[in-house]
Amino acid sequence: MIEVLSVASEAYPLIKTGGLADVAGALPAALAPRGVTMRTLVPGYPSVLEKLTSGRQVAAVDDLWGGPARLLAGRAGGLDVIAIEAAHLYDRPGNPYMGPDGWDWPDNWKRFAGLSWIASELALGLVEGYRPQVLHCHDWQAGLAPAYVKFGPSDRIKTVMTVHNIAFKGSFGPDIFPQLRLPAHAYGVSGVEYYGGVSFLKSGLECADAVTTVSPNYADEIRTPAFGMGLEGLLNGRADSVYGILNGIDTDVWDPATDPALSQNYTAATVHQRRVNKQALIERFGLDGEDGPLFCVISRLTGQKGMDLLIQVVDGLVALGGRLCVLGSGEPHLEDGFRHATARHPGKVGLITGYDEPLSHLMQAGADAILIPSRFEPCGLTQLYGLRYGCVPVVSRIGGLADTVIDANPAALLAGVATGFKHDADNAHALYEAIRKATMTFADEKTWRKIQRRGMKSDVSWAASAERYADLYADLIGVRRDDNQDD
Ligand SMILES: Nc1ncnc2c1ncn2[C@@H]1O[C@H](COP(=O)(O)OP(=O)(O)O[C@H]2O[C@H](CO)[C@@H](O)[C@H](O)[C@H]2O)[C@@H](O)[C@H]1O
Repeated sequence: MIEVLSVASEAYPLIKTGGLADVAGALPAALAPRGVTMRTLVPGYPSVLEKLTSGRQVAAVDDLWGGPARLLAGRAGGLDVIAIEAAHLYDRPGNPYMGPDGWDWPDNWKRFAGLSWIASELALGLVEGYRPQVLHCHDWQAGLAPAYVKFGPSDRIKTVMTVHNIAFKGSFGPDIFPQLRLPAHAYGVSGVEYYGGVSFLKSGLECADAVTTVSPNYADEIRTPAFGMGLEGLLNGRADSVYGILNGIDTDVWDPATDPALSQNYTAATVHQRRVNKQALIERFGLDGEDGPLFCVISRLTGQKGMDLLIQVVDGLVALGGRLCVLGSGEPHLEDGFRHATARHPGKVGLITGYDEPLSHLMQAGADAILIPSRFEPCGLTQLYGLRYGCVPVVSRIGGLADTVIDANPAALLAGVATGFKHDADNAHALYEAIRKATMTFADEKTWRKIQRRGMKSDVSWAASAERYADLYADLIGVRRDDNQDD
């Protein structure tokens, strides 16, 4: 077996604010049948420690950036977890990254330097009898781990850095560098320095043995100035070590046949029964029960997700006979934009702000289509949930959205392969046209059902991508997987 330590600031079902948690939470089970044992290192936030009731102490550290820490290991939420219990860093309520005032915690650099440093110490044998062969680091919060390995006493362990969102670079001033426990020469182009400060993500991208991102298309896009957000030069420089591995979804958690959050379970053969869920959704959002399509949004309400574009075309969507239900929270002006839309269109547009996991399942099971007009999207998971639930995705043609949805153009309809609708990104008119096309197609029930069923039958599981991760780990440590699986 290949022993991998996954390092992430969130992992479903222990703690989740977005797609990173879904991926970190699903990978271990997807990899287990493929010769990979994956443990997950997470900060001991209150919600993590609550679930890790069986955790036993496996190591302790006297000073983790200002206080003591204990490592607790055990099983929680189906995961083999190591949690860092360090009250001074992680014992804070609510969102893991920001305080109740909506601002990032000022000591985030310490909190996630701590996570990354513990990962590298685990690689060096902090816990007796445990020696992972690969550190798999997710996003900027784990980005310093490859730097600690590269500049540390032993670079024996191999490191993988996965980008789920290149927009969050974990950038801090140069003043933190002396406190990072790194040697002076780590402050440079081939280390943690980035435009006169420290960037955790850049550190990971620079120092890891391999870089992955979560779709093949996005792996190409981030090597261009339009999507690389200043890191395209670095990524081009190491193009041979950059891989795009498409996300899958946990098809047990997301299964319309068994999902406990639904009013009515169904399969591709009984897709007409979704109407019970649609009715439940209409009641929940206080909408009118008319005939047209019900569109939904389940998202952080941000510019990345193109929510300003959607706000521009809401009136048009309603004029076409559609209704819209929105679940999410984010930038205040975008929340306001949707609030105004609900006031202009009572019974046609509904908004629930906040985070509600069961409601997000019901929406995928009851809405006719999901709108994802992102400006950039490394992979996107909600279109994959949409496919699995017969909630037809209407997506911008970028990143992983382009890789996972087949547009219902005439050729695709004729060939019987269409699974959704695609439009140009960053273009409100193109979004409106896609909504119009979806609305017209919805009126043709036979064609719509075919698109739904085809989506429900498409493979959105981890099967293919888990193979690719397992191959990558094996390549890095120089073993053949066939040999290794016999171990
Ligand atoms: N208000 C709410 N209530 C309940 N659930 C909500 C919610 N808002 C969002 N969600 C859920 O959070 C997840 C968001 O997934 P996305 O793929 O949109 O990822 P996100 O942009 O967070 O992550 C980044 O990482 C992921 C994983 O790699 C990439 O797919 C993505 O492109 C990248 O931007 C989904 O499970 C969705 O259902």
